[in-house]
Amino acid sequence: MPRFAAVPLSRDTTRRQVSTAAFPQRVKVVEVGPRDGLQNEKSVVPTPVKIRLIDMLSETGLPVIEATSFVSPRWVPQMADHAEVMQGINKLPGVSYPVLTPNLKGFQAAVAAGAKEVSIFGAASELFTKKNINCSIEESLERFSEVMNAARAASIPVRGYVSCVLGCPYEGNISAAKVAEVSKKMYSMGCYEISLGDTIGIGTPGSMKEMLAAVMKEVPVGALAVHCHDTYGQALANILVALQMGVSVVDASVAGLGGCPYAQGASGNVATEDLVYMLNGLGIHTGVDLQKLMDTGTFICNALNRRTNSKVSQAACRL
Ligand SMILES: CC(C)(COP(=O)([O-])OP(=O)([O-])OC[C@H]1O[C@@H](n2cnc3c(N)ncnc32)[C@H](O)[C@@H]1OP(=O)([O-])[O-])[C@@H](O)C(=O)NCCC(=O)NCCSC(=O)C[C@@](C)(O)CC(=O)[O-]
Repeated sequence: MPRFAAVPLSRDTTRRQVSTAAFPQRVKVVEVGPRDGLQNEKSVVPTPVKIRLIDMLSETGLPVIEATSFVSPRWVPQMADHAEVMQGINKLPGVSYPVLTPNLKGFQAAVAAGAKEVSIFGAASELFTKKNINCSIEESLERFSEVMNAARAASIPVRGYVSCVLGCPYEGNISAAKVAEVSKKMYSMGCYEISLGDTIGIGTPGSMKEMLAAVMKEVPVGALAVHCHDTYGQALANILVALQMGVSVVDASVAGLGGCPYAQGASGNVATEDLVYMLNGLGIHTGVDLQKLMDTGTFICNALNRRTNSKVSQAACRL
């Protein structure tokens, strides 16, 4: 894949819009590519490739890079090298490298491997919770409270995911009230941030607006993030609505890699390159170097022998 042309990027990223008052001045981009992006890959990605990916992402200015997950290797074989990844990466000061931990066993293994931040992951759908982590929503909350207690004792910050916020691959529609209820419970437990996952990328700006309005009655908007898969091509539009409603933390995956092994057919997250390009165009600060990000996308796509899902990278290749 050729190196990307600098001209179209600089042309668009220097342009500033006039009416950005409705948007946050800064957005924290949470890169989930090494975890969400790779967990669904059929063939095992070599550990040195994962480490190189994270090290390259660290050089882009991203403040948070979700590195791996401490889940059962029988459930998600791709993440079985979690300890080697955590120990092999070059952890830059000022960058967080959270990992997913579904239960106390995962939390303890993560801490032993050097994790300084973890994420618990629940859902607003009973069936998805059962398929994903093999328990009911209520049981998942009990497991999470054990993780929260251990994390509090170790002064480890915990992020919380709520999946299926705009629809479920098994149950279909999910009510905004249910999303608000689960989000409130996870926030009340002590999660510093709740990431609202459109796991199957089915939401639209309309459903995003309705869901966020309900959740914002229970959780302060400053503690909310959005996590939009792009299956129906709605991710950037949905993110824009979230920004207009005051959300200033957005998850994304370099090259748009990924999907969830328990949500068949769902495509990857919004590509980080496309998100940063849009935020640059709005004059919103991220601290991320778009060119370095695109180079990282090229690296991982070459390693996976895959075309990038980033429209910005595709365009930069053509122009
Ligand atoms: C949660 C479990 C472990 C329950 O799995 P289980 O089988 O119900 O667990 P268990 O407690 O009955 O234990 C069974 C075996 O698993 C082991 N075990 C138990 N816990 C762990 C652990 N942490 N790490 C390693 N091993 C573990 C345990 O030791 C035991 O081993 P055995 O005695 O049979 O040899 C399983 O269901 C699991 O690993 N699920 C992972 C699912 C996953 O990773 N999904 C993808 C991430 S979620 C996502 O992508 C959505 C998100 C976050 O991106 C947001 C969005 O897009 O919406």
